[in-house]
Amino acid sequence: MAAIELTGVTKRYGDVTAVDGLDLTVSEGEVFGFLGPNGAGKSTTINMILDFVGPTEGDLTVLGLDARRDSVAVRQRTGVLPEGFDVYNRLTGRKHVEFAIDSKDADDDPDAILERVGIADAADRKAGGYSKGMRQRLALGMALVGDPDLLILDEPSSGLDPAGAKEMRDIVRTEADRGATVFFSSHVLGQVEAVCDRVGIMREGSLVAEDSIEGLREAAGGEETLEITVDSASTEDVDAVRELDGVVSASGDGGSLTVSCEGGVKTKVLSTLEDRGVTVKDFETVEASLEDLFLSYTEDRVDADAEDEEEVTA
Ligand SMILES: Nc1ncnc2c1ncn2[C@@H]1O[C@H](COP(=O)(O)OP(=O)(O)OP(=O)(O)O)[C@@H](O)[C@H]1O
Repeated sequence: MAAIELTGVTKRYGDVTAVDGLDLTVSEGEVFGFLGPNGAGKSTTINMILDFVGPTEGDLTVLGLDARRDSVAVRQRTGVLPEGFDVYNRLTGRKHVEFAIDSKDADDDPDAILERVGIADAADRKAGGYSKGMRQRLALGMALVGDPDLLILDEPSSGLDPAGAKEMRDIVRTEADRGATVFFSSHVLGQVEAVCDRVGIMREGSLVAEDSIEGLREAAGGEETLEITVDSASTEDVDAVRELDGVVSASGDGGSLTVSCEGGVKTKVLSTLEDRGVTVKDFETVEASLEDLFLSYTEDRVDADAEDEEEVTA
């Protein structure tokens, strides 16, 4: 069964179309990364999944329930780490977790939750005195209460130090292993790459890509970067590589070459250099990072928009 299913979902605010005919399916037990540049419609989508705002058009099913009609039941089974979570300054960390336990009718041990998110030592301190990262850990702890079937995490690593970000990733994987679905929105693409099974990239209210990171790489043309160490390569050698079919770019400074090419022409690049008398000492393939893929799906639009504006002003 799908944990989240959106069909033809549109949300308009006056003249602004925040989400535009969105179809999205997230499977049960999946860790799904929800990406997109600022203003792409991610928060609006999350707010509709949680019924904080209603769609202008379309259907949203969450955990097999209607997101609008059954919103209370959906929220009961969902743990949310909202963007920009605010603590109650005068309540302790433990009180926050107890509050979450009461409102979910759960029977978790608040200290075990605080231990899990690494702030057990601060359990009796007022949350108003917590650092940004500690607040974020507290919010994650509150989201984990009641072993939710669905976790919605909006920028969960915001404010976390590297150790905190790693702990958060471990928690996400543990939750997925116990069968929870995790819907994870973030601009920290390294985090997403490390933890998500699949990602969806939003742009201007629609999904422009929805796949595993491996699948996105293939769809983007499977382009790879080769870092080659050589004894010495001349400008002509670099030019010869650049002219090969399937090579997108080639540059170098004598002892090393950087070549962007389609996966299938790597050997041709190396043999071309060797045929020209260049000794290849070592080479390494660098795959496109999620950041490269993200930019390939979102940047051309920015360029096109800039061109449109130029045309308007010209
Ligand atoms: N309450 C609102 N009233 C009017 N416009 C809104 C409202 N909420 C969102 N929008 C608009 O809808 C569009 C999508 O916004 P949204 O917050 O969903 O984007 P986002 O992808 O979450 O962005 P970010 O990464 O910056 O958080 C934006 O143009 C935004 O200005």
